[in-house]
Amino acid sequence: KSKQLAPSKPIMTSPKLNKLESEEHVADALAAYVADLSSKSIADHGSFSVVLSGGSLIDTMRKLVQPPYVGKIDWKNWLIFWLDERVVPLDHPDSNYKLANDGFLSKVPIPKANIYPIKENLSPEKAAEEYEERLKQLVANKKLKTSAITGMAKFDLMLLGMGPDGHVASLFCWHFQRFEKKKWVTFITDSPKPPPPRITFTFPLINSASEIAMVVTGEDAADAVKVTLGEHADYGYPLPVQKVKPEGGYTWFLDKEATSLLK
Ligand SMILES: O=C1O[C@H](COP(=O)(O)O)[C@@H](O)[C@H](O)[C@H]1O
Repeated sequence: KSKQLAPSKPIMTSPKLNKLESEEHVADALAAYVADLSSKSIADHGSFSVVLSGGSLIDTMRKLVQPPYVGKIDWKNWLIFWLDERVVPLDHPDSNYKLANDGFLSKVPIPKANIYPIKENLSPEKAAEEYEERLKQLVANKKLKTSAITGMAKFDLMLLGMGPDGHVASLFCWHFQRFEKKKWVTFITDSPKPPPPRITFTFPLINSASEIAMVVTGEDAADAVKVTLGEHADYGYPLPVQKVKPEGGYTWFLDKEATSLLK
């Protein structure tokens, strides 16, 4: 009788889907979810490490900087990182740091020392290496947890958005970065969405997170949502978003327009 081999990784359970009436409902549900995780993480290990995307996500986080959340959250124990960043100065209109700072970070008392933007004036390759090195130092200093499965940093929460082409972070279809297995952070110099030079977390690092929230709104995303969550989920060549298979929790926040092509 053949022996049954133990799987090398836990098998991911299906994501929790929050299909909501409107973008406003998504913003409400997201704020409640993030505030709850913040309390649980800080009660458990004294900090809450949050990784932000750029794009529409920052506006959808707007309720966190409003009552009742803004006054209740223990902001001083938050640590902020970026899933991907455009290699431009931090005050450039294309910078994901600037987007987050203008719409979110400047409105809450997170200590500056707990905010980890990319280093300016480096090439994309050097910026990615430098960011990965900083993450490794934070793991070594026990400021970030480690995944027992990958040995990579285990963030408390990654907040992902998804482009209409199914890209997440700066991991695009037809670009080799999506297949990276060893690096924590990599770079791209020809992003199909401008600006071309960017750095990005890799899938092994993304999937090491304790919790991933996928926040998707608007009808532009409906086709990629159908491919990922619909009945005909297999195109033979998966979209980048289909490679999100976290070892921890996985929750989608969707508005009606984003789910309009689902049965
Ligand atoms: O270029 C990017 O796009 C994605 C998706 O953005 P969205 O506006 O369609 O939500 C974003 O998650 C990523 O961080 C950003 O650099």
